[in-house]
Amino acid sequence: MQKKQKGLVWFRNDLRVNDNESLTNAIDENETVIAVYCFDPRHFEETKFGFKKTEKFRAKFLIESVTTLKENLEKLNITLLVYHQKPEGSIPEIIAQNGINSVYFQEEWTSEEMEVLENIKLKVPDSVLFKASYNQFLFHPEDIPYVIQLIPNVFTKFRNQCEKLTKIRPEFTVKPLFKENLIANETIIPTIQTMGFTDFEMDSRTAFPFRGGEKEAVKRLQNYFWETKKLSVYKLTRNGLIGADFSSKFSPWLSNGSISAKTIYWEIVKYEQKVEKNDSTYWLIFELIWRDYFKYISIKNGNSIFKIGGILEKNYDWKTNQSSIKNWINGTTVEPFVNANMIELQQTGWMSNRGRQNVASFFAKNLYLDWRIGAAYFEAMLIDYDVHSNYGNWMYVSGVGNDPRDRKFNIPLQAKNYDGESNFQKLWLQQKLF
Ligand SMILES: Cc1cc2nc3c(=O)[nH]c(=O)nc-3n(C[C@H](O)[C@H](O)[C@H](O)COP(=O)(O)OP(=O)(O)OC[C@H]3O[C@@H](n4cnc5c(N)ncnc54)[C@H](O)[C@@H]3O)c2cc1C
Repeated sequence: MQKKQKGLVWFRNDLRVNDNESLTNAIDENETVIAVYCFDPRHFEETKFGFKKTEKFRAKFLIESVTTLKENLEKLNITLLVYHQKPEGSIPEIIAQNGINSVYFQEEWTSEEMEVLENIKLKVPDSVLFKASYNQFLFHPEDIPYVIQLIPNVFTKFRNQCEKLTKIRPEFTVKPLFKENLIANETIIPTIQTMGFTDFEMDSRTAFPFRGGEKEAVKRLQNYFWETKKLSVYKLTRNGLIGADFSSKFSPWLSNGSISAKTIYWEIVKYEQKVEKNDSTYWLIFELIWRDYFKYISIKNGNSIFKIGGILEKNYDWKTNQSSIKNWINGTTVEPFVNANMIELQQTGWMSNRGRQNVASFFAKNLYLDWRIGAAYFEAMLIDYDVHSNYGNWMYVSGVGNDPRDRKFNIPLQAKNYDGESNFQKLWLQQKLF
């Protein structure tokens, strides 16, 4: 008789049960399945630029996301073990104690994530199989019409070819295991305090008044598409600055994988069949392709996305003036529109896309500050931080990435066009300037 196979699903940035290839494969291929998530202490340490890798906003969102994941897995009769420890510390032990044959996880290609995986492999017997899947893309890497090294440096070329030639795969479904699959679990999910932060109430002015987790992501999808039909006007409102509904706000859930880009895509298709298909419904797909594109740029260019010269290896004279950096962070520059956006980020962990483009352009192209410092600050603060989108966009705006036109934003003009009545600036600067 064939030996009983035991699988371990190692969750990282794919914190969901629906449309999760790793989880589906683990259930299909094994008799018993356990799951694990590690709050890696390195993700909360300070980096060389003096900011924590993760600040309180994303830490809280992550705790909420893992809490929901645990509940959802329990409904499938799968136990989620949660550690506040390096994966290299806990995973080899789980493998040894439970006689795990295969480990299932989302493929990551950035150097720190690859190093962690290699460290785990060094500590377990060669017989343990490591099975990675690309859970994070809209266009699966095996389906795009390019070998990675030939991915174009211009987005439009990439998008046109993929739209023409690549079919989006269906979602993965998941079925529960039998009750006895659950195991004793004494691990606990850390609290915001045990992660080293002081608990906080979210600022009521936030444009992102949502919680983490798959359930909340699905609720938002239902609300934005079906209940309010905001999807129908997305292209007209997406450059807004105030409130929850000018854009989808999917990014924090997409970033930690509480929802997949494919799930959103197939729901748009359903919406187009049942409600209407217009420029706005298409434009949300267009933006999801941007998200994919920066992932492909990161696979293609490796660690260059973190280097000062970016993927273009430009040799600009970047400055590191501390008082200019502080003024930018604290919203005390000469530009009220930049200041309002920076205060919003500091108070809430959120900033609109329009805001991000402006403050990043101001940082790199008006103040000539080393763009990696701005990117590292965003990395700490953003609820929706995603390594590929963050560094890809920062390079783009700073003239060392994928913008063929190397634009500089005219901040006062942007403020006039997008905040004509100064409502956004009033909201965040309050009595300071008005
Ligand atoms: C300097 C800078 C840094 C950024 N850092 C991040 C980051 O760390 N994480 C992140 O998710 N996005 C980042 N973005 C992209 C973009 O600002 C956010 O994805 C968007 O504001 C999220 O809001 P939303 O979900 O309502 O977007 P919507 O307008 O509703 O768009 C839907 C989805 O499309 C994707 N998307 C939209 N615009 C972009 C874009 N420019 N690049 C990549 N994907 C996009 C996102 O997944 C988003 O959730 C950055 C942009 C800039 C200019």
